Amino acid sequence: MSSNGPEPGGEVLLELSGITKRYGPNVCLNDVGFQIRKGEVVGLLGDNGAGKSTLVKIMSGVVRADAGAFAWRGEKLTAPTRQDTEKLGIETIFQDSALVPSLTITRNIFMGRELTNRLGLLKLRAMDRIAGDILDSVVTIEGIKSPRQLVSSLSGGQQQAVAIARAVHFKRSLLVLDEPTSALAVRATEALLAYLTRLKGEGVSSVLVTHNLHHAYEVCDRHIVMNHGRKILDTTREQTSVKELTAAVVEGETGLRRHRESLITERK
Ligand SMILES: Nc1ncnc2c1ncn2[C@@H]1O[C@H](COP(=O)(O)OP(=O)(O)OP(=O)(O)O)[C@@H](O)[C@H]1O
Repeated sequence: MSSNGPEPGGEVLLELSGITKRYGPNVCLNDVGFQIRKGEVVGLLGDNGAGKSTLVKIMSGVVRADAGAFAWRGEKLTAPTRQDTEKLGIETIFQDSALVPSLTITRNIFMGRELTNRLGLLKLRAMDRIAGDILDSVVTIEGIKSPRQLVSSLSGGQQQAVAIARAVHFKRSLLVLDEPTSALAVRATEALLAYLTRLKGEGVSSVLVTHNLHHAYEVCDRHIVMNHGRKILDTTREQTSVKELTAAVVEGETGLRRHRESLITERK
């Protein structure tokens, strides 16, 4: 195993190494490195303030690391911006999904990537149809009547579904989802998790940030656990358990050590 985690399977899409980020005296990320491979679903786990969202922002080019390297398909990029990462095919759903409340669901889904005809006019009906299809197939969310509804009229969970729909429609290579299910009801959550598994079959990778370790264990091929800005675990699903992930998230390295000692004792 390398310091960047296990290396089974497909082509490496994204590789971060030695990522360090400080906010004033606070070291928010300390020498963090990992790889995301093609068709992999990776859980990014950790307690509040562990550094997950900051890593997501660095992966998507919203925040610049103070040190470390970012490589995409083996090619190093210096301080990529959000536009750069979008061009590479990285699509991110942030915790605060940044929708425009005064616009319709459709306009939010297609924002900045509107369909137009040869004269440059918006193809509104086509966009409405696609928006409706995505909402039906990806996050079967209750209570959305029409893609022409204004986002301001939606609940928190419904808005989250729209943000997810936007990201998955423009899926290309890597989807990064920062706590996408926190406001979703059970059925919508299950639909989204099933969708991530389906995308994997199409070779699309995902990084899932979540506090729900059971969800993570269910859908992720690999798990990365962060603790106080450091990566303390990078392991495959086969090599871990919900118990180990819980110990690592809740108690950090001490918990991991205790968990491993308890396994040894059980085997004796
Ligand atoms: N813009 C910022 N300015 C100052 N400190 C920040 C900033 N962004 C994050 N931090 C600090 O960095 C640390 C990691 O924050 P981050 O949001 O990445 O954690 P997280 O693992 O996503 O937590 P949560 O699960 O609570 O969302 C925290 O101590 C946080 O206060």
